[in-house]
Amino acid sequence: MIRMGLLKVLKTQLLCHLIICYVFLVSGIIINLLQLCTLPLWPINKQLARKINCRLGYSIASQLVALLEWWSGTECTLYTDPESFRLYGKENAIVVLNHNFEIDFMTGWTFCERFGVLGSSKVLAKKELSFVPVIGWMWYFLEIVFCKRKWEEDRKTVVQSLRNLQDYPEFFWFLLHCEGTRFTEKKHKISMEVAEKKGLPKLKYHLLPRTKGFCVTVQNLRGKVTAVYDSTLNFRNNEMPTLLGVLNGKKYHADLYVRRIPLDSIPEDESECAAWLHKLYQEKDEFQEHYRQTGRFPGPITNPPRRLWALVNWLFWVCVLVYPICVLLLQLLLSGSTFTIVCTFVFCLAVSAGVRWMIGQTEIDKGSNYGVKDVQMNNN
Ligand SMILES: CC/C=C\C/C=C\C/C=C\C/C=C\C/C=C\C/C=C\CCC(=O)SCCNC(=O)CCNC(=O)[C@H](O)C(C)(C)COP(=O)(O)OP(=O)(O)OC[C@H]1O[C@@H](n2cnc3c(N)ncnc32)[C@H](O)[C@@H]1OP(=O)(O)O
Ligand SMILES: CCCCCCCCCCCCCCCC(=O)OC[C@@H](O)COP(=O)(O)O
Repeated sequence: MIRMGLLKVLKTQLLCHLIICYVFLVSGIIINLLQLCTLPLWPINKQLARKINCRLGYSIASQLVALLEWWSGTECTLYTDPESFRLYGKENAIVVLNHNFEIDFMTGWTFCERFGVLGSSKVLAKKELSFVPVIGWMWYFLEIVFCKRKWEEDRKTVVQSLRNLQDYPEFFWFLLHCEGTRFTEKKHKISMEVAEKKGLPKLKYHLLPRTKGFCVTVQNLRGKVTAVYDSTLNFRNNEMPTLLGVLNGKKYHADLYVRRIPLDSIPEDESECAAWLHKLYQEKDEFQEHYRQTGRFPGPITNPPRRLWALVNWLFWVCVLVYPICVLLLQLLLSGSTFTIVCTFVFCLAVSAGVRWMIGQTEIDKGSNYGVKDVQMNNN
């Protein structure tokens, strides 16, 4: 009991956070450099380069998974039918997920890890994320599809990036947040005005989905991908999880409802495909309503257990990187040079500010104006 309490206090200590962030940053930059070293391999053996990059990517992403699973002890529960369960991780799929939470990317990654597709997982991500050190840089080598959320500019690049995945050598899940931005009350209100203008039913828990990305993904991954995983995420007891909460060791409870829909059943025609997606979001809204009323999603629970790999990878980097920094800091302190000590202190502060900026990228309050601006522009 006392030991548990001590551990809880330890997890809130700044020193622990500094160590975790230092390990993430330094290991991430080492891995980014290793990824850079694979560049000459691409023209010679592209498939081998891709496989190596999947493993290297895993070594970065799994640190955030370990933070969620092992440090914060967050429980991830999966609601799905057992027949579909058997296929997860054994086929390529498009994942359609609601976008309400600051850590939904970590939760998504956790499910990827449990089904063995973490290193190869893909997403249609906003271009701004490609500039985030470590994760954004890692994504270049994992052939993540970036968009500016301006269709005229995106059309060509998104189609080309999707086509490149046709011969991808590993099973992958391609994540689409069709709402295009995270849910806020303001964005929801504006988005429902758009729905009204379009004569579409209103949604209570989702923004109106943007259909272009989904339709183009289905079109260009046909033949490669066998199913769409319609996924609806929620957290128990109205928890609003944050990355800082996870870093402080706070335990959350994620519930994910997944329906496997064969890709063949999705219409090929673009406007029919768009209508199909709108219908899907109306169903997702009903699932959220069910969750609100009953505290659970429909269907059976089939929980994949957490695996040791993420923890092992994390401990490996802790062992490799913590000792040298301790020695270095000690030498600096013993050097007696005020200038060196002040410089080191300023450098550490700058790095901490950098990490805080990275964490800020996950915060909804600091989110984009997408979904607010364009309607105002349309109205002008
Ligand atoms: C078993 C377990 C299963 C699952 C486990 C779960 C998950 C794990 C899977 C994988 C994990 C992988 C990675 C996870 C890691 C990290 C992920 C992190 C985050 C990245 C996510 C993002 O960056 S989200 C933002 C970027 N992505 C997107 O935006 C995708 C969705 N968007 C689109 O598809 C868009 O169509 C577009 C981007 C391609 C183009 O956008 P654009 O705005 O230019 O054009 P659109 O034509 O789409 O929009 C105009 C139409 O929209 C109407 N409109 C206008 N205003 C609004 C409004 N406010 N709301 C709604 N609609 C609006 C407008 O009228 C236009 O209508 P049209 O009729 O003309 O189409
Ligand atoms: C291990 C300790 C780690 C500390 C540093 C962590 C760094 C985290 C890196 C940030 C990874 C970025 C992923 C965020 C995904 C996300 O959720 O992006 C939001 C977009 O979809 C939509 O943006 P918006 O339009 O602004 O809502």
